Amino acid sequence: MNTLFDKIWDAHVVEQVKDGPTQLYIDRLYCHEVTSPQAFSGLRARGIECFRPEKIYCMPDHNTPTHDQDKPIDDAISKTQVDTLAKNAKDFGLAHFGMMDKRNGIIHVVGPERGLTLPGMTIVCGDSHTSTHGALGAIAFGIGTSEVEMVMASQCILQSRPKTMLITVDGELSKGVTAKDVALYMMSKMTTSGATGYFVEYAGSTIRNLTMEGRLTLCNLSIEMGARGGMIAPDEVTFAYIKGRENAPTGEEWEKELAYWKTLKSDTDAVFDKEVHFNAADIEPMLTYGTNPGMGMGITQHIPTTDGMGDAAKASFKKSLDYMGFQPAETLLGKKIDYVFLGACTNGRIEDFRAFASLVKGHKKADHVIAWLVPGSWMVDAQIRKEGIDKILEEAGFAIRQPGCSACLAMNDDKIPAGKYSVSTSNRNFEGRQGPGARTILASPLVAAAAAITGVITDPRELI
Ligand SMILES: CC(C)[C@H](C(=O)O)[C@@H](O)C(=O)O
Ligand code: SF4
Repeated sequence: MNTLFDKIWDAHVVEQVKDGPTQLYIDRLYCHEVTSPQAFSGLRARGIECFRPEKIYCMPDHNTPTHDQDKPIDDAISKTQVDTLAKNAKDFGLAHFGMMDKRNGIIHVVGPERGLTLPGMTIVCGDSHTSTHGALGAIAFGIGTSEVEMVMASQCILQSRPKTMLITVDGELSKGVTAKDVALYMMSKMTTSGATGYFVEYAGSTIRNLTMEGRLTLCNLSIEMGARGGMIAPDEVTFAYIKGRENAPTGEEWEKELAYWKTLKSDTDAVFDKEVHFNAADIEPMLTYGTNPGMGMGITQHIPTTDGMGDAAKASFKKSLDYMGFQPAETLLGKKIDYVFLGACTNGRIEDFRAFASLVKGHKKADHVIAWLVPGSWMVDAQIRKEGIDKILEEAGFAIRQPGCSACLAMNDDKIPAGKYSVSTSNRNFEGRQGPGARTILASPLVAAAAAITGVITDPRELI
Protein backbone atom coordinates (compact mmCIF):
# COMPACT_ATOMS: atom_id res chain seq x y z
CA MET A 1 0.00 0.00 0.00
CA ASN A 2 2.78 2.40 -0.94
CA THR A 3 2.60 5.42 -3.20
CA LEU A 4 5.12 5.97 -5.97
CA PHE A 5 6.57 8.73 -3.83
CA ASP A 6 6.94 6.39 -0.80
CA LYS A 7 8.75 3.78 -2.88
CA ILE A 8 11.38 6.16 -4.20
CA TRP A 9 11.76 8.09 -0.95
CA ASP A 10 12.14 4.91 1.15
CA ALA A 11 14.78 3.56 -1.23
CA HIS A 12 16.88 6.68 -0.62
CA VAL A 13 16.69 7.03 3.17
CA VAL A 14 20.18 6.92 4.66
CA GLU A 15 19.06 7.66 8.17
CA GLN A 16 15.89 8.85 9.84
CA VAL A 17 16.60 11.42 12.53
CA LYS A 18 14.30 10.63 15.45
CA ASP A 19 11.46 13.16 15.47
CA GLY A 20 13.37 15.09 12.84
CA PRO A 21 14.18 15.21 9.15
CA THR A 22 15.30 12.39 6.91
CA GLN A 23 18.82 12.14 5.58
CA LEU A 24 18.05 11.41 1.93
CA TYR A 25 20.54 10.18 -0.65
CA ILE A 26 20.56 12.26 -3.85
CA ASP A 27 21.24 10.70 -7.24
CA ARG A 28 21.70 13.92 -9.22
CA LEU A 29 22.53 17.48 -8.41
CA TYR A 30 22.02 19.98 -11.22
CA CYS A 31 23.66 23.40 -10.84
CA HIS A 32 23.13 26.63 -12.71
CA GLU A 33 24.98 29.91 -12.35
CA VAL A 34 22.47 31.75 -10.15
CA THR A 35 22.25 29.58 -7.05
CA SER A 36 25.62 27.84 -6.96
CA PRO A 37 28.38 30.45 -6.33
CA GLN A 38 27.90 30.65 -2.54
CA ALA A 39 27.74 26.87 -2.30
CA PHE A 40 31.13 26.57 -3.98
CA SER A 41 32.50 29.38 -1.79
CA GLY A 42 31.25 27.46 1.24
CA LEU A 43 33.14 24.33 0.19
CA ARG A 44 36.28 26.38 -0.41
CA ALA A 45 35.98 28.04 3.00
CA ARG A 46 35.70 24.61 4.62
CA GLY A 47 38.54 23.22 2.50
CA ILE A 48 36.44 20.31 1.23
CA GLU A 49 35.68 18.83 -2.19
CA CYS A 50 32.49 17.50 -3.73
CA PHE A 51 31.84 14.06 -2.25
CA ARG A 52 30.56 12.49 -5.50
CA PRO A 53 31.54 14.88 -8.32
CA GLU A 54 30.31 12.46 -11.01
CA LYS A 55 26.73 12.96 -9.81
CA ILE A 56 26.79 16.72 -10.39
CA TYR A 57 26.07 18.52 -13.68
CA CYS A 58 26.52 22.24 -14.21
CA MET A 59 25.31 24.54 -16.96
CA PRO A 60 24.56 28.25 -17.31
CA ASP A 61 21.06 29.11 -18.52
CA HIS A 62 19.56 32.14 -16.75
CA ASN A 63 22.16 34.74 -17.70
CA THR A 64 23.03 33.54 -21.18
CA PRO A 65 22.09 35.88 -24.03
CA THR A 66 19.88 34.46 -26.79
CA HIS A 67 22.03 35.87 -29.59
CA ASP A 68 25.79 35.94 -30.34
CA GLN A 69 26.56 33.27 -27.77
CA ASP A 70 29.88 32.73 -29.53
CA LYS A 71 30.96 36.22 -28.41
CA PRO A 72 31.77 37.38 -24.86
CA ILE A 73 28.64 38.39 -22.91
CA ASP A 74 28.19 42.20 -22.92
CA ASP A 75 26.51 42.47 -19.54
CA ALA A 76 29.20 42.45 -16.85
CA ILE A 77 27.09 40.76 -14.12
CA SER A 78 25.86 38.01 -16.43
CA LYS A 79 29.39 37.42 -17.70
CA THR A 80 30.73 37.08 -14.17
CA GLN A 81 27.97 34.61 -13.24
CA VAL A 82 28.55 32.44 -16.29
CA ASP A 83 32.36 32.56 -16.02
CA THR A 84 32.22 31.79 -12.30
CA LEU A 85 30.20 28.62 -12.89
CA ALA A 86 32.72 27.47 -15.54
CA LYS A 87 35.61 28.05 -13.13
CA ASN A 88 33.87 26.39 -10.19
CA ALA A 89 32.97 23.33 -12.25
CA LYS A 90 36.57 23.05 -13.44
CA ASP A 91 38.07 23.53 -9.96
CA PHE A 92 35.76 20.92 -8.44
CA GLY A 93 35.99 18.45 -11.33
CA LEU A 94 32.32 18.61 -12.35
CA ALA A 95 30.66 18.10 -15.72
CA HIS A 96 29.99 21.51 -17.27
CA PHE A 97 27.92 22.17 -20.39
CA GLY A 98 29.04 25.73 -21.12
CA MET A 99 27.62 28.27 -23.51
CA MET A 100 27.87 27.06 -27.15
CA ASP A 101 28.44 23.47 -25.96
CA LYS A 102 25.90 21.46 -27.93
CA ARG A 103 24.68 20.00 -24.63
CA ASN A 104 23.84 23.44 -23.19
CA GLY A 105 20.34 24.72 -22.55
CA ILE A 106 17.91 25.26 -19.70
CA ILE A 107 18.87 22.75 -17.04
CA HIS A 108 15.32 21.32 -16.82
CA VAL A 109 15.23 20.75 -20.56
CA VAL A 110 18.73 19.28 -20.75
CA GLY A 111 18.46 16.78 -17.87
CA PRO A 112 15.69 14.67 -19.43
CA GLU A 113 16.83 15.01 -23.03
CA ARG A 114 20.39 13.85 -22.23
CA GLY A 115 19.15 10.81 -20.33
CA LEU A 116 20.50 12.19 -17.05
CA THR A 117 17.07 12.30 -15.42
CA LEU A 118 15.79 8.75 -14.96
CA PRO A 119 12.89 7.07 -13.18
CA GLY A 120 13.37 6.25 -9.52
CA MET A 121 15.99 8.91 -8.95
CA THR A 122 16.17 11.65 -6.36
CA ILE A 123 17.11 14.88 -8.13
CA VAL A 124 17.74 18.33 -6.71
CA CYS A 125 18.81 21.70 -8.03
CA GLY A 126 18.91 25.20 -6.61
CA ASP A 127 15.87 26.03 -8.69
CA SER A 128 12.16 25.76 -7.97
CA HIS A 129 11.30 24.26 -11.36
CA THR A 130 13.30 21.14 -10.62
CA SER A 131 9.82 19.67 -10.21
CA THR A 132 9.90 19.25 -14.02
CA HIS A 133 12.03 16.09 -13.77
CA GLY A 134 9.28 14.33 -11.82
CA ALA A 135 7.62 13.72 -15.20
CA LEU A 136 9.94 10.73 -15.65
CA GLY A 137 8.95 9.20 -12.33
CA ALA A 138 11.61 10.75 -10.12
CA ILE A 139 11.46 12.64 -6.83
CA ALA A 140 12.75 16.01 -7.98
CA PHE A 141 12.57 19.24 -6.03
CA GLY A 142 14.16 22.65 -5.75
CA ILE A 143 16.49 23.50 -2.89
CA GLY A 144 18.23 26.56 -1.47
CA THR A 145 21.88 27.42 -1.91
CA SER A 146 22.93 26.23 1.56
CA GLU A 147 21.30 22.89 0.71
CA VAL A 148 23.19 22.85 -2.60
CA GLU A 149 26.37 23.05 -0.54
CA MET A 150 25.11 20.24 1.71
CA VAL A 151 24.54 17.97 -1.30
CA MET A 152 27.88 18.86 -2.83
CA ALA A 153 29.61 17.97 0.42
CA SER A 154 27.73 14.78 1.25
CA GLN A 155 25.51 13.75 -1.70
CA CYS A 156 22.70 13.79 0.86
CA ILE A 157 20.13 16.28 2.03
CA LEU A 158 18.15 16.68 5.23
CA GLN A 159 14.46 16.89 4.36
CA SER A 160 11.22 16.45 6.17
CA ARG A 161 8.88 14.09 4.42
CA PRO A 162 6.14 15.99 2.58
CA LYS A 163 2.50 14.89 2.55
CA THR A 164 1.28 13.19 -0.62
CA MET A 165 -1.50 14.30 -2.96
CA LEU A 166 -3.01 12.42 -5.87
CA ILE A 167 -4.42 14.53 -8.69
CA THR A 168 -6.28 12.50 -11.30
CA VAL A 169 -7.46 13.85 -14.62
CA ASP A 170 -9.64 11.64 -16.79
CA GLY A 171 -11.02 11.86 -20.28
CA GLU A 172 -9.87 13.12 -23.63
CA LEU A 173 -8.54 16.64 -24.08
CA SER A 174 -10.39 18.50 -26.79
CA LYS A 175 -8.79 20.00 -29.86
CA GLY A 176 -6.39 22.85 -29.09
CA VAL A 177 -6.09 21.92 -25.40
CA THR A 178 -2.58 21.04 -24.22
CA ALA A 179 -0.75 19.99 -21.05
CA LYS A 180 -0.12 23.67 -20.34
CA ASP A 181 -3.85 24.28 -20.28
CA VAL A 182 -4.34 21.34 -17.92
CA ALA A 183 -1.81 22.86 -15.51
CA LEU A 184 -3.22 26.40 -15.74
CA TYR A 185 -6.72 24.98 -15.26
CA MET A 186 -5.72 23.02 -12.15
CA MET A 187 -4.08 26.09 -10.75
CA SER A 188 -7.09 28.28 -11.45
CA LYS A 189 -9.14 25.82 -9.39
CA MET A 190 -6.63 25.05 -6.64
CA THR A 191 -4.87 28.46 -6.39
CA THR A 192 -1.13 28.95 -6.04
CA SER A 193 -1.18 27.54 -2.51
CA GLY A 194 -3.52 24.62 -3.16
CA ALA A 195 -0.76 22.02 -2.97
CA THR A 196 1.48 23.66 -0.37
CA GLY A 197 3.18 21.05 1.80
CA TYR A 198 2.38 18.20 -0.61
CA PHE A 199 4.25 16.17 -3.16
CA VAL A 200 1.82 15.56 -6.02
CA GLU A 201 1.39 12.47 -8.17
CA TYR A 202 -0.57 13.02 -11.40
CA ALA A 203 -2.58 10.08 -12.69
CA GLY A 204 -5.66 9.22 -14.75
CA SER A 205 -6.28 8.58 -18.42
CA THR A 206 -5.60 12.18 -19.52
CA ILE A 207 -2.18 12.10 -17.90
CA ARG A 208 -1.34 8.66 -19.29
CA ASN A 209 -2.17 9.96 -22.78
CA LEU A 210 0.18 12.92 -22.48
CA THR A 211 3.48 12.75 -24.35
CA MET A 212 6.70 13.04 -22.39
CA GLU A 213 6.95 16.71 -23.35
CA GLY A 214 3.42 17.32 -22.08
CA ARG A 215 4.22 15.56 -18.81
CA LEU A 216 7.33 17.69 -18.37
CA THR A 217 5.22 20.84 -18.86
CA LEU A 218 2.68 19.67 -16.29
CA CYS A 219 5.22 18.69 -13.65
CA ASN A 220 7.10 21.94 -14.28
CA LEU A 221 4.08 23.90 -13.06
CA SER A 222 3.57 21.82 -9.88
CA ILE A 223 5.61 24.31 -7.91
CA GLU A 224 3.26 27.12 -8.96
CA MET A 225 0.47 25.36 -7.02
CA GLY A 226 2.77 25.43 -4.03
CA ALA A 227 3.66 21.72 -4.29
CA ARG A 228 7.08 20.51 -3.23
CA GLY A 229 7.16 18.61 -6.50
CA GLY A 230 5.06 16.66 -8.97
CA MET A 231 5.56 13.23 -10.47
CA ILE A 232 4.08 10.76 -12.92
CA ALA A 233 4.57 6.99 -12.73
CA PRO A 234 6.92 5.84 -15.51
CA ASP A 235 5.29 3.81 -18.28
CA GLU A 236 5.89 2.81 -21.90
CA VAL A 237 5.87 6.49 -22.95
CA THR A 238 8.64 7.17 -20.44
CA PHE A 239 10.71 4.13 -21.39
CA ALA A 240 10.44 4.89 -25.13
CA TYR A 241 11.51 8.48 -24.44
CA ILE A 242 14.59 7.43 -22.47
CA LYS A 243 15.79 4.57 -24.64
CA GLY A 244 18.81 5.41 -26.74
CA ARG A 245 19.50 8.77 -25.10
CA GLU A 246 23.03 9.75 -24.22
CA ASN A 247 23.67 8.63 -20.60
CA ALA A 248 20.67 6.26 -20.59
CA PRO A 249 21.54 2.72 -19.56
CA THR A 250 22.16 0.21 -22.36
CA GLY A 251 22.27 -3.58 -22.84
CA GLU A 252 21.97 -5.65 -19.68
CA GLU A 253 21.99 -2.55 -17.53
CA TRP A 254 18.93 -1.27 -19.45
CA GLU A 255 17.05 -4.54 -18.85
CA LYS A 256 17.88 -4.44 -15.16
CA GLU A 257 16.83 -0.83 -14.75
CA LEU A 258 13.70 -1.33 -16.83
CA ALA A 259 12.58 -4.18 -14.60
CA TYR A 260 12.99 -1.90 -11.58
CA TRP A 261 11.31 1.10 -13.25
CA LYS A 262 8.26 -1.06 -13.99
CA THR A 263 7.74 -1.48 -10.23
CA LEU A 264 7.56 2.28 -9.79
CA LYS A 265 3.87 2.96 -9.46
CA SER A 266 1.50 3.57 -6.60
CA ASP A 267 -0.09 0.37 -5.33
CA THR A 268 -3.83 0.19 -5.99
CA ASP A 269 -4.52 0.44 -2.26
CA ALA A 270 -1.99 3.23 -1.67
CA VAL A 271 -3.20 5.95 0.65
CA PHE A 272 -2.63 9.62 -0.15
CA ASP A 273 -3.06 12.46 2.31
CA LYS A 274 -5.31 14.20 -0.20
CA GLU A 275 -6.99 13.34 -3.49
CA VAL A 276 -8.32 15.73 -6.12
CA HIS A 277 -10.05 14.94 -9.41
CA PHE A 278 -10.57 16.87 -12.64
CA ASN A 279 -12.30 16.12 -15.96
CA ALA A 280 -10.47 16.76 -19.22
CA ALA A 281 -13.74 17.74 -20.89
CA ASP A 282 -13.99 20.84 -18.65
CA ILE A 283 -10.68 22.27 -19.89
CA GLU A 284 -10.41 24.77 -22.74
CA PRO A 285 -7.34 26.75 -23.90
CA MET A 286 -6.37 28.84 -20.88
CA LEU A 287 -4.77 32.18 -20.19
CA THR A 288 -3.92 34.21 -17.14
CA TYR A 289 -5.31 37.68 -16.55
CA GLY A 290 -3.55 38.56 -13.28
CA THR A 291 -0.18 38.54 -11.57
CA ASN A 292 0.03 35.02 -10.24
CA PRO A 293 -0.32 31.82 -12.25
CA GLY A 294 -3.48 30.86 -10.35
CA MET A 295 -5.32 33.82 -11.86
CA GLY A 296 -6.28 31.92 -14.98
CA MET A 297 -9.42 31.35 -17.02
CA GLY A 298 -10.64 29.64 -20.16
CA ILE A 299 -9.94 31.81 -23.20
CA THR A 300 -13.66 32.35 -23.87
CA GLN A 301 -14.43 33.31 -20.28
CA HIS A 302 -14.54 36.72 -18.65
CA ILE A 303 -12.30 38.04 -15.88
CA PRO A 304 -14.07 37.42 -12.55
CA THR A 305 -15.73 40.21 -10.66
CA THR A 306 -14.97 41.02 -7.02
CA ASP A 307 -18.45 39.91 -5.93
CA GLY A 308 -18.27 37.93 -2.73
CA MET A 309 -14.61 38.76 -2.06
CA GLY A 310 -13.48 40.03 1.34
CA ASP A 311 -11.77 43.44 1.56
CA ALA A 312 -8.23 42.11 1.53
CA ALA A 313 -8.88 39.80 -1.42
CA LYS A 314 -10.63 42.63 -3.27
CA ALA A 315 -7.68 44.97 -2.76
CA SER A 316 -5.12 42.48 -3.98
CA PHE A 317 -7.31 41.49 -6.94
CA LYS A 318 -7.73 45.15 -7.90
CA LYS A 319 -3.99 45.81 -7.58
CA SER A 320 -3.32 42.87 -9.85
CA LEU A 321 -5.81 43.98 -12.50
CA ASP A 322 -4.54 47.57 -12.33
CA TYR A 323 -1.03 46.32 -13.02
CA MET A 324 -2.31 44.37 -15.98
CA GLY A 325 -4.52 47.22 -17.20
CA PHE A 326 -7.60 44.96 -17.16
CA GLN A 327 -11.11 45.35 -15.77
CA PRO A 328 -13.26 42.83 -13.87
CA ALA A 329 -15.82 41.05 -16.10
CA GLU A 330 -13.80 41.84 -19.22
CA THR A 331 -13.09 39.33 -21.99
CA LEU A 332 -9.53 39.17 -23.23
CA LEU A 333 -10.44 37.95 -26.70
CA GLY A 334 -9.48 40.61 -29.23
CA LYS A 335 -7.13 42.40 -26.83
CA LYS A 336 -4.05 43.81 -28.60
CA ILE A 337 -0.75 42.32 -27.49
CA ASP A 338 2.83 43.45 -28.11
CA TYR A 339 5.17 40.52 -27.48
CA VAL A 340 5.08 36.75 -27.78
CA PHE A 341 7.55 34.53 -25.96
CA LEU A 342 7.80 30.86 -26.88
CA GLY A 343 10.27 29.08 -24.64
CA ALA A 344 11.26 28.41 -20.99
CA CYS A 345 11.56 25.10 -19.16
CA THR A 346 7.76 25.03 -19.38
CA ASN A 347 7.30 25.13 -23.15
CA GLY A 348 10.70 25.31 -24.84
CA ARG A 349 10.76 21.72 -26.10
CA ILE A 350 10.47 20.32 -29.61
CA GLU A 351 6.79 19.57 -29.30
CA ASP A 352 6.11 23.17 -28.32
CA PHE A 353 7.89 24.39 -31.45
CA ARG A 354 5.97 21.86 -33.53
CA ALA A 355 2.69 23.13 -32.07
CA PHE A 356 3.58 26.78 -32.61
CA ALA A 357 4.72 26.08 -36.19
CA SER A 358 1.62 24.03 -36.99
CA LEU A 359 -0.54 27.04 -36.25
CA VAL A 360 1.53 29.82 -37.89
CA LYS A 361 2.20 27.77 -41.02
CA GLY A 362 0.91 29.63 -44.06
CA HIS A 363 0.22 32.80 -42.04
CA LYS A 364 2.36 35.86 -41.30
CA LYS A 365 3.41 37.30 -37.98
CA ALA A 366 1.38 40.42 -37.15
CA ASP A 367 3.53 43.45 -37.97
CA HIS A 368 3.38 45.08 -34.55
CA VAL A 369 4.19 41.90 -32.60
CA ILE A 370 7.74 41.22 -31.45
CA ALA A 371 8.19 37.47 -31.11
CA TRP A 372 10.99 35.78 -29.23
CA LEU A 373 11.18 32.09 -30.04
CA VAL A 374 13.78 30.54 -27.77
CA PRO A 375 14.52 26.80 -27.87
CA GLY A 376 15.09 25.24 -24.48
CA SER A 377 18.41 23.76 -25.57
CA TRP A 378 20.74 23.31 -28.52
CA MET A 379 19.33 19.82 -28.89
CA VAL A 380 15.84 21.29 -29.38
CA ASP A 381 17.35 23.78 -31.82
CA ALA A 382 18.97 20.97 -33.82
CA GLN A 383 15.71 19.04 -33.96
CA ILE A 384 13.82 22.17 -35.11
CA ARG A 385 16.22 22.46 -38.03
CA LYS A 386 16.17 18.75 -38.76
CA GLU A 387 12.38 18.79 -39.08
CA GLY A 388 12.37 21.97 -41.20
CA ILE A 389 10.38 23.84 -38.54
CA ASP A 390 12.85 26.72 -38.88
CA LYS A 391 11.79 27.18 -42.52
CA ILE A 392 8.08 27.25 -41.64
CA LEU A 393 8.73 29.79 -38.90
CA GLU A 394 10.96 31.96 -41.11
CA GLU A 395 8.40 31.99 -43.90
CA ALA A 396 5.84 33.21 -41.39
CA GLY A 397 8.18 36.04 -40.36
CA PHE A 398 9.68 34.56 -37.17
CA ALA A 399 13.31 34.15 -36.16
CA ILE A 400 14.72 31.55 -33.78
CA ARG A 401 17.00 32.73 -31.01
CA GLN A 402 19.69 30.84 -29.09
CA PRO A 403 18.84 28.68 -26.04
CA GLY A 404 18.41 29.84 -22.45
CA CYS A 405 15.83 31.03 -19.92
CA SER A 406 15.54 34.35 -21.77
CA ALA A 407 12.38 36.41 -21.20
CA CYS A 408 11.00 33.88 -18.73
CA LEU A 409 12.62 35.96 -16.02
CA ALA A 410 14.59 38.49 -18.05
CA MET A 411 17.93 38.02 -16.30
CA ASN A 412 19.61 38.52 -19.67
CA ASP A 413 18.77 41.38 -22.04
CA ASP A 414 15.45 39.87 -23.24
CA LYS A 415 13.24 42.24 -21.26
CA ILE A 416 9.64 43.11 -22.14
CA PRO A 417 9.25 46.92 -21.85
CA ALA A 418 7.05 48.48 -19.16
CA GLY A 419 3.34 48.44 -19.92
CA LYS A 420 3.65 46.06 -22.86
CA TYR A 421 1.60 42.88 -23.09
CA SER A 422 3.45 39.62 -23.53
CA VAL A 423 1.73 36.34 -24.30
CA SER A 424 4.23 33.99 -22.77
CA THR A 425 4.57 30.22 -22.61
CA SER A 426 6.60 30.48 -19.39
CA ASN A 427 5.32 29.73 -15.89
CA ARG A 428 5.27 32.96 -13.88
CA ASN A 429 3.40 36.20 -14.46
CA PHE A 430 4.50 38.09 -11.34
CA GLU A 431 4.84 41.87 -11.46
CA GLY A 432 8.08 42.68 -13.27
CA ARG A 433 8.89 39.05 -13.99
CA GLN A 434 9.57 39.64 -17.70
CA GLY A 435 11.03 43.11 -17.15
CA PRO A 436 10.06 46.09 -14.96
CA GLY A 437 6.41 46.95 -15.63
CA ALA A 438 5.96 44.13 -18.18
CA ARG A 439 2.49 42.56 -18.36
CA THR A 440 2.53 38.80 -18.77
CA ILE A 441 -0.31 36.62 -20.02
CA LEU A 442 0.61 32.97 -19.52
CA ALA A 443 -0.65 30.56 -22.14
CA SER A 444 0.14 27.51 -24.27
CA PRO A 445 2.26 27.56 -27.43
CA LEU A 446 -0.96 27.35 -29.49
CA VAL A 447 -2.49 30.40 -27.81
CA ALA A 448 0.86 32.21 -28.19
CA ALA A 449 0.97 31.32 -31.90
CA ALA A 450 -2.59 32.52 -32.48
CA ALA A 451 -1.72 35.85 -30.81
CA ALA A 452 1.50 36.15 -32.79
CA ILE A 453 -0.22 35.99 -36.17
CA THR A 454 -3.36 37.96 -35.35
CA GLY A 455 -1.75 40.50 -33.01
CA VAL A 456 -4.61 40.11 -30.54
CA ILE A 457 -5.73 37.43 -28.08
CA THR A 458 -7.34 34.81 -30.30
CA ASP A 459 -8.85 31.41 -29.61
CA PRO A 460 -6.46 29.01 -31.38
CA ARG A 461 -9.36 26.67 -32.10
CA GLU A 462 -10.53 29.15 -34.75
CA LEU A 463 -7.28 28.62 -36.63
CA ILE A 464 -6.83 24.87 -36.48
C1 LIG B 1 16.83 31.84 -10.42
C2 LIG B 1 16.11 30.69 -9.79
C3 LIG B 1 16.51 30.58 -8.38
C4 LIG B 1 14.60 30.75 -10.01
C5 LIG B 1 13.86 29.55 -9.41
O1 LIG B 1 14.20 29.00 -8.39
O2 LIG B 1 12.88 29.13 -9.97
C6 LIG B 1 14.25 30.88 -11.47
O3 LIG B 1 14.63 29.78 -12.22
C7 LIG B 1 12.79 31.15 -11.64
O4 LIG B 1 12.16 30.53 -12.49
O5 LIG B 1 12.29 32.03 -10.94
S1 SF4 C 1 13.18 28.92 -17.89
FE1 SF4 C 1 12.26 30.25 -16.37
S2 SF4 C 1 11.31 28.94 -14.90
FE2 SF4 C 1 12.72 27.72 -16.07
S3 SF4 C 1 14.59 27.72 -14.86
FE3 SF4 C 1 14.73 29.36 -16.35
S4 SF4 C 1 13.98 31.15 -15.28
FE4 SF4 C 1 13.32 29.39 -14.08
